[in-house]
Parts: sequence; C-alpha cells; structure tokens
Amino acid sequence: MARSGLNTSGNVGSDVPKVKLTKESFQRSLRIFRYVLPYRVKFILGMALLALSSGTFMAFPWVAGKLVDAANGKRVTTPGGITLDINRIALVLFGVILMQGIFSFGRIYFFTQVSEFTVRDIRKALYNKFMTLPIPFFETHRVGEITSRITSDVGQIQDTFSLTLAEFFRQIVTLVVSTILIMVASVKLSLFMLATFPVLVLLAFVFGRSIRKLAKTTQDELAKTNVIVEETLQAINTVKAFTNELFEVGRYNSSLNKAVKAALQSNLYRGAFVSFVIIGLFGGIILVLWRGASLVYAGELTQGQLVSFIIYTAFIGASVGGLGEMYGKVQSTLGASERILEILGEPSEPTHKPRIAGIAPLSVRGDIDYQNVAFRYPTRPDLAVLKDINFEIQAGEKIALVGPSGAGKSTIVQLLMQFYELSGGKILIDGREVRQYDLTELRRHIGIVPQETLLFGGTIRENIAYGKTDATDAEITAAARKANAWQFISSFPEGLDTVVGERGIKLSGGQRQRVAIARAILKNPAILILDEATSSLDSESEKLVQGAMDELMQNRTSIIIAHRLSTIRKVDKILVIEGGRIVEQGTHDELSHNENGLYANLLKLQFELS
Ligand SMILES: Nc1ncnc2c1ncn2[C@@H]1O[C@H](COP(=O)(O)OP(=O)(O)OP(=O)(O)O)[C@@H](O)[C@H]1O
Repeated sequence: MARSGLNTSGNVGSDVPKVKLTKESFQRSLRIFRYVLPYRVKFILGMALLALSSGTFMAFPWVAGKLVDAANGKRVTTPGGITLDINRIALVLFGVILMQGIFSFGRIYFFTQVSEFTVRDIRKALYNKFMTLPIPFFETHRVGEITSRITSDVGQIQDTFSLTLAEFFRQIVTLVVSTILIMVASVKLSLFMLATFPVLVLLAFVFGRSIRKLAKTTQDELAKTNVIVEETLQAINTVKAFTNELFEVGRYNSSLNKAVKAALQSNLYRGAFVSFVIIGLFGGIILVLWRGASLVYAGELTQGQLVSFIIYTAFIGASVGGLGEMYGKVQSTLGASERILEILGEPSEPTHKPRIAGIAPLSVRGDIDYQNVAFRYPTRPDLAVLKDINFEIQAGEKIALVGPSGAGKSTIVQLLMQFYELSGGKILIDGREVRQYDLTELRRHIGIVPQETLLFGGTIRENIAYGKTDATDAEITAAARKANAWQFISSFPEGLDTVVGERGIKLSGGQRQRVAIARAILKNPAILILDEATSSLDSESEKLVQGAMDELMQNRTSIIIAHRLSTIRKVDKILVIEGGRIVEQGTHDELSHNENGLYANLLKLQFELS
C-alpha cells in the first residue's frame, strides 16, 4: 500500500533510526499508547470497521470463484439452500465490494481522528517539555536533533496509528483467513503451495533486508549534500565575502556525485530484487496453477475453486511480503517512540509551580549576595569557570562587571537567572537563597537586555510586548518612548505594526537594542542585567541607547556587563573579573588610581585604542 502524505506530518523521511526489536524495547514503547487512551472509543470503532472491511475483502475471491462455477453450469447455493444464478452472484459480489468501500471509509474516518488527535497531544507534550527543560539540555543536544523529535519521530508514530497498524492487522487477517479458506478448497493443493511459496518469500525477505542496508548508505550520502546546502545558505554572506562560491559549488557537486553513485548501486540490487520477486513469486503462482489445473482435470477441484485459490495465494504472498516490510516500520516506530518517551522523561526545571491561593505574588526588593560561588558548565566539567565569587549589591545599586573576554562575566549573571546549578557556594536575593524561590516567579523579577537582541518574526509591537504579553497599546508606546525607540518606530509608515525578523525589515543593532530596552521597561523588573553589545554603535546611536539604559536602570538593582569602560563611570561599584575570580573591586575613581591594577590597564588600553 502506498504511503499517504496527507497527514499533519507530511511525508516522513525514512532516515528515522531504528532499534532492535526486543521484548523490552517493545514494552517500553507501548507506553506511547497512553496518548491513544483518550480516543479509545474511536480507536475501537476503527478497529471494528477494519475487521469488517478485511472480512468482506476476504469474501471477494470466494464469491468470484462461485461466479466462475455458475458460468460452468454448476449449481451454486447459499448455506440457506437458495440457488443463486450468475446475475445474483454478480450482485452479491457488488454488494461485497460496496460494503468493503463503506467500511474502509469508516475505518479511515476514525483512524485519522485518532492519529491526528494522538499526535497533536504528543506534540503538545513534547513542546511543553522543550520549553521547560533546563538550559544544559539544549547545550548537549543539537537543535536539529531536538526538532526532529517533534517532526519525523512524531510523524513516524502518526504513520503507525493511521496506516501501519491497520495494514498490519489486515495482513494478519488476510494471511490466516486465506490459509484456512484454501485448505477448505483443497488440502492437497494447499500443502503443495505452502511447500513452495514460503521458501520463495523467505528468500525475498533476506534479499530485501540487505537492500535496505544499501539504501541507507544512499540516504546518508544525500543527507551530507543537504548539510552543505543548509550550511552555505545560512552563511551565504560568509561564502560570498570569502569569494568561495565556486569552491562550494565544487564541494556540492562532488558530494552529489557520491550520492548518485551510491543510489545507482543500491538501485542495481533493487532491480535484481524486483526481478527476483517477479520471476520467483509469479513462478510460484505458475507452479500452483499447473498443479491446480491437473487437479481440475482430474475432477478433484472445480474451476471456480481454482480461481479463488489463485487469488488467495496472491493475497498470501502479498501479505507475507507486506509483513516483512512492516518489520522495518515497526522497528522505526519503536525507535521513534523510545526517543520521544526519553525526552518526555527528562526532568523539567521546577518552573510554573501552581500558585497557592491567598498567597500574595512574590515581591522582590533587589538585594543580591553571592557567597563563595563556584561554577563549572555541565558540558565542560573539567573547566572551573568561576572560583569563589563573593560580592554584595544593595537594592537599587548599580554595579559593573569588567574584565577580559572569557573571564566569566556572562556566567555570573546567568547563574542569577538560575539557568544552571551552582557547583559550590550560594546566591541570595533579598536574603533568601535563590533555589528556594519559585523559578518562574523569580525570573519574572529579573530583566535582561542581552548583547545581541534576537527579535522574533512579527511586528515591533509584538516584540516589545514580549516583556509583558498583556500590555496595552498605551503601555507599549510609553515603553518605546522611554527606550528612545519611538522616534524610529514612528518614522516607519506602519509604526508599531512594522514587521521585523526574517521576513520583515532589518533593524540596525542600535534599534534592536532599544527594542530590547523597551521590552525590559515593560517587564519592569526589580533586578536588571545589561549585557553591553561588544560591537560599537555610532556616537548618535550610542547616546540614544545609553540614555535609554539610564532611564531603564533608575530605581533598580542593575548589573552591567561592560565592554566600553566609558559607560560605567557612574556605577556604585566595579568588579574586575579575571579567570573566574574577582581580582579588584571599587569605584571608578578608586580603581583607576591603582596604577598597577587590571582596571587601570584596561582603561589605558581602551584609551589608546580610541
Ligand atoms: N554554555 C557554555 N558551555 C560551556 N562553556 C561555556 C559556556 N558559556 C561560556 N563558557 C566558557 O566559560 C568561560 C566564561 O565565559 P563567559 O561567557 O562567562 O565570559 P565573559 O567574561 O562573559 O566573556 P565575553 O566578555 O567575551 O562575553 C569561557 O571560557 C567560556 O568558553
């Protein structure tokens, strides 16, 4: 049966890895069926209709055989003793097919609903999980790998629920019923057939398996060419800037040639396989025909019975072949559900705890206290990124973190957001350890203006409202004004409705930053993290951004990761970080007078550079 691409997963790539079919893997994967449970009534109805449609389908060759017998002048009677002539038998045949058509419609109707709803629920659960998984998970898994869970793995399962399962059931019914019916027609011929056919089918199966392995090589080669296309298109600016267009074309061509070579080779075997199937299986049918014809000649079998017999034999061959193919599909599905269940079983961040009624929402003053904080990234456990960090900020104070690249400045603030678990020490906010807060509640009170602002595809309005999704237009406009962003937004013909992001207009670095500042203003957090952009802006833009930042920092505890020392002269305290430690701290005046200090040196360096 051809695979249909008419579901929400489209055509599923056959590159979904498989697992070995063992009792354990099977049992583990069956847990995915709990997503079918809410739709069990529809599922059972679908199964019942499937049984009926498979049953009526099985009656077809039988009745067709009777038609041939009637044509040969034999008397055909129903079990009730009513004699049927050719016309009536043809009508019965038509009735059988009509019922088969109606049952099939019902089966598809119910199974599609079950598969669409089930798959929707699995996708929802997965996406929900993606959103709540901790940051380290995303650092240890590639984005492509994660998204393929929600696309191809789920698609594989959808295929199973909508097609494979039905097909599997139908093949089994066909196999069992056909075998019984041919036995009834003629035990002699059946035994002869069963002695020859299964051998051929077994051979075909073994042959088919080795071909699948070759097909996998082709797919791998094709995947490699796709990687080249994706990478180069994503970095097309780099390709052009290095004038490597022809180099890439050459690389793509040679990779494509390899894929074609592999495809041709595997298709050579495929061709051999197809002719084996044709010659072998049809040869088998000829053998059965020959033996059957002898039996008809000897009067041991009617012509009609022979016709039914041959059709059933073809059915048996098709279903044995189909079951072999299904083995691969079942393996893929088991693999897919195992991987999905694995992700669903990953521990989420303890966010969004249900709020207990009557308890006022958390309010945060903004005192911050780092005590002996030590940290290693889970992906690089051998590198101590932070060693014994101690500092304190009173609510409303502004501090700046400065130091060479890679010193650990960003890491210090990421820990405040609790993106990672500390390796040692503790962080207190308002005198309480951060781990004791509800993560979502706490993060709601921390605002961040990142180094590189990522705008989501959508309007400027939506991007600003990301800081407070239920903000009114007046609030959004006010925030944009305070962020010095209103000027450029109102200069666009569509104003706040201007579309930005991949399909919209591109905002400049300074404009993007001001959108980020407007976002943070709307969020109105008690604690603010400003990660200064390393790329410098022109002085006009710089002034606007700086003004917006000053506005934003008012009355909030602010931590500035500073790259340009000129912007932090007014902060209450500067922490100089080097190699994961605080090596100096004090005000700008204090530090700049310490001639041998790192800060004074950095200051000198920047002065010389500018
Ligand atoms: N997600 C991560 N996984 C593993 N290592 C990381 C990760 N992020 C940063 N590091 C490492 O941690 C160290 C400190 O990085 P961090 O980004 O905190 O430095 P920084 O002082 O903010 O640097 P810059 O000024 O260049 O932004 C570096 O050695 C860096 O390679």
